[in-house]
Amino acid sequence: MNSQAKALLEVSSLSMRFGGLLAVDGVSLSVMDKEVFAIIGPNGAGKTTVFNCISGFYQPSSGDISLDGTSIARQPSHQVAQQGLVRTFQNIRLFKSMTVVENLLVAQHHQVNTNLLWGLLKTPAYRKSEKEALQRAAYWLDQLGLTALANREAGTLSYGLQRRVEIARCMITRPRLLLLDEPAAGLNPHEKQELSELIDRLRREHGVAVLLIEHDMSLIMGISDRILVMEHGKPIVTGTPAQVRSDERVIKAYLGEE
Ligand SMILES: Nc1ncnc2c1ncn2[C@@H]1O[C@H](COP(=O)(O)OP(=O)(O)OP(=O)(O)O)[C@@H](O)[C@H]1O
Repeated sequence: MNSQAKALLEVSSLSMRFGGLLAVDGVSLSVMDKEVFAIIGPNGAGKTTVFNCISGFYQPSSGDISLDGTSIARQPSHQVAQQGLVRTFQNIRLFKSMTVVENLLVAQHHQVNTNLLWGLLKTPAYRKSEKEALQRAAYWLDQLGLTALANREAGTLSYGLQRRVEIARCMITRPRLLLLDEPAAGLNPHEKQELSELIDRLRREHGVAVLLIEHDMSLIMGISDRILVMEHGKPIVTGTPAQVRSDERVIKAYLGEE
């Protein structure tokens, strides 16, 4: 890792308090272009709270978060998303009664020209933007191996496939940084293997950086460039999988529990 390179995401001294509970206490991390960066730690360590702060769902109590040099710490989630930082959720949030392709079309609504009058008049400009949205949806369905399922209701798909649709829905907005909240939860070993390959391909072929929270150690150790270990809201160590695996504090606090 080139220490001179500029970080895509820079989180400095982030803290988040809920009443008397300091859920996140002085977390700093940086994610470089095309890096796969994982946050691990026991239940309640504060990982999801860090994610919620970064993606604009919580306003941090203190600290700063910047994306490509611009502070996003106090921006709402839709603004953060427009700047290229999008996320999935621990509990999948698809429109379950819409089809797979409709879920991908809805995701583009802020990028597609949806001027009401244009829509009513079905002007050539409106039709062109609609056609382009459909082409982009077809492209991402193909990239994620979902083409055959385009017209299936999202809620009828297996857990693993719904997670894939969620990732497609993120990628269609062309993010620079993709946040995945426990993407392997509920997946079988074969699906986990496919997920690892997918994350690697997204970064190599589509140039996206990935920040993820995950409990599956073999997946994390296999795909991450760097890992931050948290405990009780505090950062314990940041390092490569090999460094983290051999760190005494980590073994004691986390891996020792396994
Ligand atoms: N909105 C909230 N209001 C009050 N307390 C909260 C809120 N969100 C999280 N917490 C508390 O903050 C602490 C950290 O929770 P968080 O969900 O960030 O942990 P986590 O590391 O993601 O855990 P898990 O691995 O179980 O998802 C916990 O004690 C949790 O109860």
